[in-house]
Amino acid sequence: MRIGVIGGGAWGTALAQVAAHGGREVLLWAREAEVVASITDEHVNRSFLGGVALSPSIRATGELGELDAVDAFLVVAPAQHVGAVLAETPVRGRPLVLCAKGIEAGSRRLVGEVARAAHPDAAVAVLSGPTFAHEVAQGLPTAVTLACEDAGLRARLAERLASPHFRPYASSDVIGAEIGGAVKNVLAIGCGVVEGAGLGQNARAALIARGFAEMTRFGLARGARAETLAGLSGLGDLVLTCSSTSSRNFSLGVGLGQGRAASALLADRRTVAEGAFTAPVLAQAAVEAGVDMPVTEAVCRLLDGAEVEAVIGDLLARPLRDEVA
Ligand SMILES: NC(=O)c1ccc[n+]([C@@H]2O[C@H](COP(=O)([O-])OP(=O)(O)OC[C@H]3O[C@@H](n4cnc5c(N)ncnc54)[C@H](O)[C@@H]3O)[C@@H](O)[C@H]2O)c1
Ligand SMILES: O=P(O)(O)OC[C@H](O)CO
Repeated sequence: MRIGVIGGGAWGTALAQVAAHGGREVLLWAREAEVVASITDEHVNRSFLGGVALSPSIRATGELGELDAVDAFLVVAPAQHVGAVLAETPVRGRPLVLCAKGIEAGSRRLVGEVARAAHPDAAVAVLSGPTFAHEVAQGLPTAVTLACEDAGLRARLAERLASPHFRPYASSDVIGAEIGGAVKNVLAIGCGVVEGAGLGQNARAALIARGFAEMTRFGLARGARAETLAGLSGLGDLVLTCSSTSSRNFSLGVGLGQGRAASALLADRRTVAEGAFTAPVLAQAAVEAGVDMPVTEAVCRLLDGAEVEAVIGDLLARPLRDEVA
C-alpha cells in the first residue's frame, strides 16, 4: 500500500517517518516550498520538526496532483483547512485516514464529516491518540487508536502503519476516536491555564477528571462508545496533552493563565493550537446536543479575554451536584 501524506507540519512529517518504516516509499505533500526543499535536499523538516533525520524514502512535493500515484492518504492538514485541501486532492475513491484533531469552525463539522462531504466514495478512517510528533519521529514507543468501520481496511491500514515502535489498536468507532481528539485540545488549554496561574496539581487533576466527564457526555450524545472515550484517543490523549508544555494547546493555556491575551499568543505562532478554534464551536455543538460542558465554556471565556480569577471562581461557585449524572 503506497501512502501519501497530506500536510508537512510536525505531525504529517512524523507520520511520513512512521509510514517509511523499513524503507517503504512515502510521498508527502507540503504547502510550503521551503519544507519541500528541506525534505528533498537534506531529509529534514527544519520548519516544523527540526532535529529529526528523516528517512530518505520520504519524497516531498508541493503538487497535490502528484498524490494521484498513492493507494491511501494520511490527511494531516489542520482541521480548519482539511476541506479546502481535500477539494484539490485527486482522491478518486481511495481511503482517507484522518489525523487532524478538531471541529471545523462555522459548519461545526467533525473532520470525518468534512471528508465524507468532499469525497463521498472514499472510505474514512481516523488515526488518533497520545502522540507528540517529535517523540514519534524519534521512534519512541507510541500506541494509537485506528478507527474504521470497514474491518478489512482497518486491518490492512494497521498492518501497513505498525512498526516495532508504533502500535495501532483497531476500532470500529470512528466518531468516538474523532471526538476524543477534538475535545482534549480544548481541555488542555484549561489545564495550561491552571499551570500558568499557579493553581496547583489538585486543580489540574480535577480539571482532567471533570473534563473527561464532559468529553464522555458529549461523545455519548453524538454516538461515540464509552470505551473509546476511555481509550488511547480519549483519556490517553487527554492525560498526555494536559501534562506537558510539549503540547501547543497546554502552552497556549499557560500563557492565558499568566495573563496574556489569546490574540497576542496566537499572533506569532506558525504552529497550530487546534483547541483555540475548536473551543467556541464545541461549546455551540454542546448546546445543540443539550450537553453541559462548563470547562469548555470556561476555556471559551478565557480565550475571549476574561480574567482567570473570575472564570475559576464562577466554575467553583456552580451549584453542587452528583459526580455521576
Ligand atoms: N504535532 C503533533 O504532535 C500532533 C500530534 C497528533 C495530531 N496532531 C494534529 O495534526 C494536525 C496538524 O498539526 P501539525 O502539528 O502537523 O501542524 P504544525 O503546527 O506543525 O504546522 C502547521 C501546519 O498547518 C499548515 N497550514 C497552515 N495554513 C494552512 C492552510 N491555509 N492550508 C493548509 N495547511 C495550512 C502548514 O502547512 C503546516 O503543515 C492538527 O490537527 C493537530 O492537532 C498534531
Ligand atoms: O501539541 P498539541 O496540543 O497539538 O498536541 C499534540 C498531540 O495532539 C498530542 O497527542
